[in-house]
Amino acid sequence: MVQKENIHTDAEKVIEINGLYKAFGSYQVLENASLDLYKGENLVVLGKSGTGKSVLIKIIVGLLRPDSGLVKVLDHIVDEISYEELLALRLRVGFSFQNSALYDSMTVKENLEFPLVRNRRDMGKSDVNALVEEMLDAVGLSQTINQMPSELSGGQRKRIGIARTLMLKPEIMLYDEPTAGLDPITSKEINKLINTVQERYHTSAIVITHDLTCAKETGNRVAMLVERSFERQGSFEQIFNTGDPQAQPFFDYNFIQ
Ligand SMILES: Nc1ncnc2c1ncn2[C@@H]1O[C@H](COP(=O)(O)OP(=O)(O)OP(=O)(O)O)[C@@H](O)[C@H]1O
Repeated sequence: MVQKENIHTDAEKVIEINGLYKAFGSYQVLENASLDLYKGENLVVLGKSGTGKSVLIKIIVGLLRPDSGLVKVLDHIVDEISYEELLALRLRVGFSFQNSALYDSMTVKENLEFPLVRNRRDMGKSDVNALVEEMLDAVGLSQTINQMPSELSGGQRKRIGIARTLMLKPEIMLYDEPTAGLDPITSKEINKLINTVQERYHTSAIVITHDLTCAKETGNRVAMLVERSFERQGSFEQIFNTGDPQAQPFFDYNFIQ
């Protein structure tokens, strides 16, 4: 497998996090955490369970407020914008949840149309149909258009979840453990899809994962969330070939393919 390159360190920042603090009561989750996402890159965030990766994502989309520090997303300081501006910003940031979160009573087509109902009332039926077809094609599942989610495999559900997120053509994608619970072959398909989305839609993405194969295959850069901040950032090789004692346990417990 060819290592993806760190391509965009001099590019525009689409997410800028600087000196972020977040605690719940006396429990400090993030402390002086700084992290940038550059336009066009896939940034993998690795961290043990419970270290604050989901909290980070929630802060980025304004579902949780930071205690202090700068969180800037697509040139908006998330903490300072109005609720209306926040809703508009969220449309530009797509999140793909761990459990795919499809509506079981709706067909694949209806699931894909759903984000448009509230947010793109201006779109006519033929444009909606064309967009559904485009996104199903992008995730390689055109044939499932009239199926119910219960008829799909776990990997297919993930793909449809990603297709649905893409319906609003987000500039930033946030993937929360995209390969969790999938077998290695299906995981590889998802990794490939994450790269296809990056190339085809020029998205910038944060990929949260415990899966080092996913990290290596999808990430242009890796940031490790260790001891409440992102001290370790760099290429996969820089993080894992240096014998870093904080990174090594991840390496030891993963089978890299
Ligand atoms: N709303 C909340 N109130 C109180 N504590 C919270 C809240 N949200 C998260 N936490 C705590 O913050 C810590 C970080 O949680 P988070 O869900 O971000 O972990 P994570 O790194 O995403 O873990 P995992 O990999 O298991 O999903 C945990 O100890 C969690 O219990």
